[in-house]
Amino acid sequence: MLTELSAKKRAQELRKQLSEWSHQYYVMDQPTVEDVVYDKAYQELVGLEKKFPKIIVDDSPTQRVGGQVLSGFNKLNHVLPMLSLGDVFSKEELTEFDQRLHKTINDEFAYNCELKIDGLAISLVYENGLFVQGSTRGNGVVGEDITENLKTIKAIPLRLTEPVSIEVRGECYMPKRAFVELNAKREAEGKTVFANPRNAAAGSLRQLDTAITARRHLSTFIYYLMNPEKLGINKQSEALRKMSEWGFRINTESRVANTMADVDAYIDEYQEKRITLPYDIDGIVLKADPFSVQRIVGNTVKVPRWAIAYKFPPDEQETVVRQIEWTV
Ligand SMILES: NC(=O)c1cc2c(=O)c3cc(F)ccc3oc2nc1N
Repeated sequence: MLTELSAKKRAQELRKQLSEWSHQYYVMDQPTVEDVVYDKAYQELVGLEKKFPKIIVDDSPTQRVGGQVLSGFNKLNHVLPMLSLGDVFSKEELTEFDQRLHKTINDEFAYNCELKIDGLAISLVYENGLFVQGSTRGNGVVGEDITENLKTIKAIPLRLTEPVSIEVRGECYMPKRAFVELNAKREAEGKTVFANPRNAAAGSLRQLDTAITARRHLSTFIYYLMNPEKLGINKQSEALRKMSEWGFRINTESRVANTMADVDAYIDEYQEKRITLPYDIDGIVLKADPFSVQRIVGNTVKVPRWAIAYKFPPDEQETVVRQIEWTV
Protein backbone atom coordinates (compact mmCIF):
# COMPACT_ATOMS: atom_id res chain seq x y z
CA MET A 1 0.00 0.00 0.00
CA LEU A 2 1.57 3.28 -1.16
CA THR A 3 1.34 5.98 1.55
CA GLU A 4 2.56 9.59 1.27
CA LEU A 5 5.42 8.66 3.61
CA SER A 6 6.56 5.66 1.54
CA ALA A 7 6.14 7.73 -1.65
CA LYS A 8 8.29 10.50 -0.14
CA LYS A 9 11.02 7.99 0.81
CA ARG A 10 10.97 6.35 -2.64
CA ALA A 11 11.02 9.78 -4.34
CA GLN A 12 14.12 10.76 -2.34
CA GLU A 13 15.89 7.55 -3.42
CA LEU A 14 14.95 8.16 -7.06
CA ARG A 15 16.09 11.82 -6.98
CA LYS A 16 19.48 10.82 -5.55
CA GLN A 17 19.95 8.14 -8.22
CA LEU A 18 18.75 10.37 -11.06
CA SER A 19 21.04 13.17 -9.91
CA GLU A 20 24.07 10.84 -9.91
CA TRP A 21 23.25 9.53 -13.40
CA SER A 22 22.64 13.07 -14.66
CA HIS A 23 25.96 14.29 -13.23
CA GLN A 24 27.84 11.43 -14.93
CA TYR A 25 26.11 12.03 -18.26
CA TYR A 26 25.83 15.85 -18.53
CA VAL A 27 28.68 17.10 -16.34
CA MET A 28 31.32 14.38 -16.69
CA ASP A 29 30.47 13.18 -20.24
CA GLN A 30 30.66 9.63 -18.86
CA PRO A 31 27.15 8.13 -19.03
CA THR A 32 26.88 4.96 -16.92
CA VAL A 33 23.33 3.84 -17.77
CA GLU A 34 21.25 3.62 -20.95
CA ASP A 35 18.72 6.43 -21.48
CA VAL A 36 15.88 3.91 -21.10
CA VAL A 37 17.01 3.14 -17.53
CA TYR A 38 17.12 6.84 -16.68
CA ASP A 39 13.73 7.50 -18.28
CA LYS A 40 12.09 4.63 -16.38
CA ALA A 41 13.28 5.99 -13.00
CA TYR A 42 12.32 9.53 -14.05
CA GLN A 43 8.79 8.47 -15.02
CA GLU A 44 8.40 6.64 -11.69
CA LEU A 45 9.35 9.88 -9.89
CA VAL A 46 6.91 11.91 -12.03
CA GLY A 47 4.16 9.42 -11.11
CA LEU A 48 4.88 9.63 -7.38
CA GLU A 49 4.96 13.47 -7.39
CA LYS A 50 1.71 13.56 -9.39
CA LYS A 51 0.01 11.26 -6.89
CA PHE A 52 1.44 13.10 -3.85
CA PRO A 53 2.21 16.72 -4.90
CA LYS A 54 3.25 17.60 -1.35
CA ILE A 55 6.43 15.51 -1.73
CA ILE A 56 7.74 17.74 -4.57
CA VAL A 57 10.97 19.66 -3.74
CA ASP A 58 12.58 22.52 -5.69
CA ASP A 59 15.66 20.53 -6.72
CA SER A 60 13.74 17.56 -8.03
CA PRO A 61 14.84 16.90 -11.64
CA THR A 62 11.14 17.11 -12.57
CA GLN A 63 11.25 20.84 -11.69
CA ARG A 64 13.83 21.64 -14.41
CA VAL A 65 11.28 22.18 -17.15
CA GLY A 66 8.59 24.40 -15.68
CA GLY A 67 6.95 24.45 -19.10
CA GLN A 68 5.71 27.98 -18.44
CA VAL A 69 5.91 30.72 -21.08
CA LEU A 70 7.40 33.85 -19.54
CA SER A 71 6.12 37.33 -20.43
CA GLY A 72 9.67 38.73 -20.33
CA PHE A 73 12.89 38.71 -18.34
CA ASN A 74 13.40 40.85 -15.23
CA LYS A 75 16.50 42.96 -15.11
CA LEU A 76 18.93 42.49 -12.22
CA ASN A 77 22.08 44.23 -10.96
CA HIS A 78 25.17 42.05 -10.78
CA VAL A 79 26.70 41.99 -7.26
CA LEU A 80 30.07 42.59 -8.96
CA PRO A 81 30.18 43.79 -12.59
CA MET A 82 30.67 41.07 -15.20
CA LEU A 83 33.64 42.47 -17.08
CA SER A 84 34.84 41.43 -20.52
CA LEU A 85 38.31 40.25 -21.43
CA GLY A 86 40.89 42.38 -23.19
CA ASP A 87 41.85 40.83 -26.54
CA VAL A 88 45.22 40.36 -28.20
CA PHE A 89 45.79 38.88 -31.66
CA SER A 90 49.48 38.01 -31.66
CA LYS A 91 52.03 36.31 -29.43
CA GLU A 92 54.00 39.56 -29.36
CA GLU A 93 51.06 41.34 -27.72
CA LEU A 94 50.78 38.42 -25.31
CA THR A 95 54.43 38.95 -24.31
CA GLU A 96 53.69 42.65 -23.76
CA PHE A 97 50.80 41.64 -21.45
CA ASP A 98 53.18 39.40 -19.50
CA GLN A 99 55.84 42.13 -19.28
CA ARG A 100 53.26 44.71 -18.11
CA LEU A 101 52.21 42.38 -15.30
CA HIS A 102 55.81 41.77 -14.25
CA LYS A 103 56.32 45.55 -13.94
CA THR A 104 53.91 45.46 -11.01
CA ILE A 105 54.54 41.96 -9.69
CA ASN A 106 58.18 41.24 -8.81
CA ASP A 107 58.03 37.56 -7.85
CA GLU A 108 57.47 34.82 -10.39
CA PHE A 109 53.92 33.46 -10.73
CA ALA A 110 52.21 30.86 -12.89
CA TYR A 111 49.46 31.40 -15.46
CA ASN A 112 46.31 29.30 -15.79
CA CYS A 113 45.62 28.69 -19.49
CA GLU A 114 42.01 28.02 -20.50
CA LEU A 115 40.18 27.51 -23.78
CA LYS A 116 38.04 30.51 -24.71
CA ILE A 117 34.61 28.94 -25.21
CA ASP A 118 32.56 30.79 -27.83
CA GLY A 119 29.19 31.04 -26.08
CA LEU A 120 27.61 33.62 -23.83
CA ALA A 121 28.54 34.59 -20.30
CA ILE A 122 26.18 33.60 -17.48
CA SER A 123 26.21 34.06 -13.73
CA LEU A 124 24.78 31.48 -11.28
CA VAL A 125 23.90 32.16 -7.63
CA TYR A 126 23.59 29.38 -5.03
CA GLU A 127 22.30 29.68 -1.44
CA ASN A 128 23.18 26.82 0.95
CA GLY A 129 23.98 24.66 -2.08
CA LEU A 130 20.70 25.34 -3.94
CA PHE A 131 20.53 27.08 -7.34
CA VAL A 132 18.48 30.24 -6.76
CA GLN A 133 19.22 32.64 -9.63
CA GLY A 134 20.88 32.78 -13.02
CA SER A 135 21.47 35.69 -15.36
CA THR A 136 23.10 36.93 -18.56
CA ARG A 137 25.95 39.46 -18.57
CA GLY A 138 23.77 42.15 -20.16
CA ASN A 139 25.85 45.35 -20.19
CA GLY A 140 28.09 44.00 -17.45
CA VAL A 141 26.28 45.88 -14.65
CA VAL A 142 22.64 45.02 -15.42
CA GLY A 143 21.80 41.54 -16.68
CA GLU A 144 18.61 39.59 -17.42
CA ASP A 145 17.19 37.08 -14.96
CA ILE A 146 16.98 33.84 -16.99
CA THR A 147 16.80 31.46 -14.01
CA GLU A 148 13.90 29.45 -15.44
CA ASN A 149 15.72 28.85 -18.71
CA LEU A 150 19.02 27.99 -17.03
CA LYS A 151 17.23 25.41 -14.81
CA THR A 152 16.49 23.40 -17.97
CA ILE A 153 20.24 22.94 -18.64
CA LYS A 154 21.22 19.56 -17.14
CA ALA A 155 24.91 20.57 -16.88
CA ILE A 156 23.82 23.16 -14.29
CA PRO A 157 23.43 21.45 -10.88
CA LEU A 158 20.22 22.31 -8.97
CA ARG A 159 21.97 21.30 -5.71
CA LEU A 160 25.71 21.30 -5.01
CA THR A 161 27.59 18.58 -3.13
CA GLU A 162 28.15 21.05 -0.24
CA PRO A 163 25.68 23.63 1.19
CA VAL A 164 27.80 26.60 0.09
CA SER A 165 26.46 30.08 -0.73
CA ILE A 166 28.41 31.24 -3.78
CA GLU A 167 28.22 32.98 -7.13
CA VAL A 168 29.97 31.44 -10.12
CA ARG A 169 30.27 32.53 -13.72
CA GLY A 170 30.87 30.67 -16.91
CA GLU A 171 29.98 30.25 -20.55
CA CYS A 172 26.72 28.76 -21.83
CA TYR A 173 27.26 27.18 -25.24
CA MET A 174 25.65 24.95 -27.83
CA PRO A 175 27.78 21.94 -28.87
CA LYS A 176 28.65 21.88 -32.62
CA ARG A 177 26.60 18.71 -33.19
CA ALA A 178 23.48 20.20 -31.60
CA PHE A 179 24.00 23.32 -33.71
CA VAL A 180 24.20 21.39 -36.99
CA GLU A 181 21.10 19.32 -36.09
CA LEU A 182 19.12 22.40 -35.01
CA ASN A 183 19.90 24.23 -38.25
CA ALA A 184 19.06 21.17 -40.37
CA LYS A 185 15.70 20.96 -38.59
CA ARG A 186 15.00 24.68 -39.01
CA GLU A 187 15.94 24.52 -42.68
CA ALA A 188 13.55 21.60 -43.19
CA GLU A 189 10.84 23.70 -41.51
CA GLY A 190 11.58 26.67 -43.77
CA LYS A 191 12.84 28.73 -40.80
CA THR A 192 15.93 30.96 -40.73
CA VAL A 193 19.11 29.22 -39.59
CA PHE A 194 21.56 30.43 -36.93
CA ALA A 195 24.89 31.79 -38.20
CA ASN A 196 26.95 30.05 -35.51
CA PRO A 197 26.62 28.11 -32.24
CA ARG A 198 27.05 31.27 -30.18
CA ASN A 199 24.02 32.94 -31.77
CA ALA A 200 22.07 29.68 -31.44
CA ALA A 201 22.90 29.51 -27.71
CA ALA A 202 21.93 33.16 -27.20
CA GLY A 203 18.67 32.69 -29.08
CA SER A 204 17.91 29.53 -27.11
CA LEU A 205 18.54 31.18 -23.74
CA ARG A 206 16.35 34.15 -24.63
CA GLN A 207 13.36 31.94 -25.38
CA LEU A 208 10.30 32.97 -23.35
CA ASP A 209 9.02 29.40 -23.65
CA THR A 210 11.29 27.41 -21.31
CA ALA A 211 10.21 24.13 -22.93
CA ILE A 212 11.94 25.28 -26.14
CA THR A 213 15.14 26.12 -24.23
CA ALA A 214 14.98 22.66 -22.68
CA ARG A 215 15.13 21.05 -26.15
CA ARG A 216 18.21 22.97 -27.38
CA HIS A 217 20.92 20.73 -25.78
CA LEU A 218 22.71 23.71 -24.20
CA SER A 219 25.65 23.12 -21.87
CA THR A 220 28.10 25.14 -19.78
CA PHE A 221 31.72 25.47 -18.76
CA ILE A 222 32.10 27.30 -15.43
CA TYR A 223 35.32 29.29 -15.07
CA TYR A 224 34.96 31.90 -12.31
CA LEU A 225 34.32 31.75 -8.56
CA MET A 226 33.46 35.03 -6.81
CA ASN A 227 35.44 35.90 -3.64
CA PRO A 228 37.43 32.65 -3.67
CA GLU A 229 39.90 33.73 -0.97
CA LYS A 230 37.01 34.01 1.51
CA LEU A 231 36.59 30.27 0.90
CA GLY A 232 40.28 29.59 1.48
CA ILE A 233 40.99 29.06 -2.23
CA ASN A 234 44.14 30.84 -3.40
CA LYS A 235 44.57 30.03 -7.10
CA GLN A 236 42.43 29.91 -10.25
CA SER A 237 43.54 26.31 -10.88
CA GLU A 238 42.35 25.36 -7.36
CA ALA A 239 39.05 27.19 -7.84
CA LEU A 240 38.34 25.18 -11.00
CA ARG A 241 39.05 21.91 -9.15
CA LYS A 242 36.82 22.94 -6.22
CA MET A 243 33.94 23.99 -8.50
CA SER A 244 34.20 20.61 -10.20
CA GLU A 245 33.93 18.88 -6.80
CA TRP A 246 30.81 20.97 -6.05
CA GLY A 247 29.20 19.57 -9.19
CA PHE A 248 29.86 22.16 -11.91
CA ARG A 249 30.88 21.26 -15.46
CA ILE A 250 34.48 22.49 -15.81
CA ASN A 251 36.49 22.38 -19.04
CA THR A 252 39.18 19.71 -18.64
CA GLU A 253 41.63 21.26 -21.13
CA SER A 254 42.90 24.04 -18.81
CA ARG A 255 46.54 23.89 -17.78
CA VAL A 256 48.95 25.72 -15.44
CA ALA A 257 51.87 27.27 -17.39
CA ASN A 258 55.04 28.33 -15.55
CA THR A 259 56.67 30.07 -18.52
CA MET A 260 55.54 31.98 -21.60
CA ALA A 261 57.07 29.16 -23.64
CA ASP A 262 54.53 26.81 -22.01
CA VAL A 263 51.79 29.32 -22.90
CA ASP A 264 52.97 29.36 -26.53
CA ALA A 265 52.94 25.56 -26.60
CA TYR A 266 49.37 25.52 -25.20
CA ILE A 267 48.26 28.00 -27.90
CA ASP A 268 49.85 25.98 -30.70
CA GLU A 269 48.40 22.73 -29.36
CA TYR A 270 44.82 24.03 -29.27
CA GLN A 271 45.05 25.95 -32.52
CA GLU A 272 45.61 22.47 -34.01
CA LYS A 273 43.00 20.69 -31.89
CA ARG A 274 40.35 23.43 -32.27
CA ILE A 275 38.59 21.87 -35.28
CA THR A 276 38.29 18.51 -33.47
CA LEU A 277 36.65 19.88 -30.31
CA PRO A 278 32.88 19.26 -29.92
CA TYR A 279 32.37 22.97 -29.14
CA ASP A 280 33.49 26.27 -30.68
CA ILE A 281 36.44 28.14 -29.20
CA ASP A 282 37.72 31.48 -30.50
CA GLY A 283 41.04 31.57 -28.63
CA ILE A 284 42.58 30.92 -25.26
CA VAL A 285 42.36 32.85 -21.97
CA LEU A 286 45.49 33.51 -19.92
CA LYS A 287 44.98 34.26 -16.21
CA ALA A 288 47.42 34.96 -13.40
CA ASP A 289 46.91 31.79 -11.35
CA PRO A 290 47.47 33.18 -7.81
CA PHE A 291 44.50 35.26 -6.60
CA SER A 292 47.01 37.39 -4.68
CA VAL A 293 48.38 38.60 -8.04
CA GLN A 294 44.83 39.17 -9.35
CA ARG A 295 44.00 41.21 -6.25
CA ILE A 296 47.14 43.38 -6.55
CA VAL A 297 46.68 44.35 -10.21
CA GLY A 298 42.86 44.45 -10.05
CA ASN A 299 40.57 45.53 -12.90
CA THR A 300 40.07 48.59 -15.08
CA VAL A 301 36.47 49.81 -15.56
CA LYS A 302 36.12 47.43 -18.50
CA VAL A 303 38.56 44.53 -18.14
CA PRO A 304 40.65 42.59 -15.59
CA ARG A 305 44.37 43.44 -15.65
CA TRP A 306 45.24 39.86 -14.62
CA ALA A 307 43.70 38.08 -17.62
CA ILE A 308 43.87 38.38 -21.38
CA ALA A 309 42.20 36.64 -24.34
CA TYR A 310 44.44 35.55 -27.17
CA LYS A 311 42.19 35.30 -30.23
CA PHE A 312 42.95 32.72 -32.92
CA PRO A 313 43.20 34.09 -36.45
CA PRO A 314 39.96 33.32 -38.38
CA ASP A 315 40.08 29.68 -39.37
CA GLU A 316 41.00 29.77 -43.11
CA GLN A 317 39.73 26.28 -43.92
CA GLU A 318 36.31 27.12 -42.39
CA THR A 319 36.15 30.33 -44.39
CA VAL A 320 37.15 28.48 -47.56
CA VAL A 321 34.46 25.84 -46.92
CA ARG A 322 31.89 28.60 -46.45
CA GLN A 323 32.99 30.28 -49.73
CA ILE A 324 32.71 27.00 -51.64
CA GLU A 325 29.18 26.50 -50.24
CA TRP A 326 28.34 30.09 -51.19
CA THR A 327 29.62 29.83 -54.79
CA VAL A 328 27.80 26.50 -55.23
N1 LIG B 1 34.79 32.33 -22.79
C1 LIG B 1 35.56 31.71 -21.90
O1 LIG B 1 35.83 30.53 -22.01
C2 LIG B 1 36.07 32.50 -20.73
C3 LIG B 1 35.63 33.80 -20.54
C4 LIG B 1 36.09 34.54 -19.44
C5 LIG B 1 35.67 35.90 -19.19
O2 LIG B 1 34.85 36.48 -19.96
C6 LIG B 1 36.24 36.57 -18.04
C7 LIG B 1 35.90 37.90 -17.76
C8 LIG B 1 36.48 38.48 -16.63
F1 LIG B 1 36.19 39.75 -16.35
C9 LIG B 1 37.35 37.79 -15.80
C10 LIG B 1 37.67 36.47 -16.08
C11 LIG B 1 37.13 35.88 -17.20
O3 LIG B 1 37.47 34.58 -17.46
C12 LIG B 1 36.99 33.92 -18.54
N2 LIG B 1 37.41 32.64 -18.72
C13 LIG B 1 36.98 31.92 -19.78
N3 LIG B 1 37.42 30.63 -19.90
